Amino acid sequence: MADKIKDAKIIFVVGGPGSGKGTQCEKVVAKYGYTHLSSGDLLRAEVASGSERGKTLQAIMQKGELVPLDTVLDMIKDAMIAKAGVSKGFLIDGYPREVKQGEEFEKKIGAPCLLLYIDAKGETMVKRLMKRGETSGRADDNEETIKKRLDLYYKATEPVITFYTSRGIVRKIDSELPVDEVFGHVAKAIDDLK
Ligand SMILES: Nc1ncnc2c1ncn2[C@H]1C[C@H](O)[C@@H](COP(=O)(O)OP(=O)(O)O)O1
Ligand SMILES: [Mg+2]
Repeated sequence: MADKIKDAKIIFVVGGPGSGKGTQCEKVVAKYGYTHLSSGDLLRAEVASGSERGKTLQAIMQKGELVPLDTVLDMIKDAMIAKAGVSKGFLIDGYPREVKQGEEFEKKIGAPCLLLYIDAKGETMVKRLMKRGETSGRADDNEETIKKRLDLYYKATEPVITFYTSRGIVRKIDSELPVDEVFGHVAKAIDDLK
């Protein structure tokens, strides 16, 4: 595994729910041809499949809680293997959610060269998610679950940023700006990798 993807760049995209991770990743895919892997989207696809595993996952996600570590990692790994050899880079969106997830990822897959920290204020994230909830059909885009997801984000994910800051690979991106301006900063961080 590590062999097949060793020339591909691994970028962790971390930020609170509604910070704009998915929006920015889409633009990176369009400009750089990287593969975008959203842990949330992979999990939601499993739920949509109606499998037994999907039913268990749905119950967890609806409560705004974190899905067991191995489940998410296996799904990411399978998706990466499917693209190994054809992808120059991988955007790992919404993962790691906690420091332990990052450590497991590195053990089983490889080390990231960059962590994009998509940063928006709590009130901005709530506003965006409430708006997204009008059309997203996502069971977790409701006020009560949003609050839980934000609390969990601050508690579990902020230590992830601290952890990778000490490695010197974090680029903090101001996601309060309009989408295209945010992307300007994202693109700069990726261009700086070369
Ligand atoms: N810079 C920005 N300015 C305004 N709205 C933005 C924005 N970035 C994203 N949005 C909107 C698009 C979505 O409806 C919502 C959440 O964005 P998203 O990309 O789905 O977030 P995430 O994947 O981090 O949960 O906010
Ligand atoms: Mg997303």
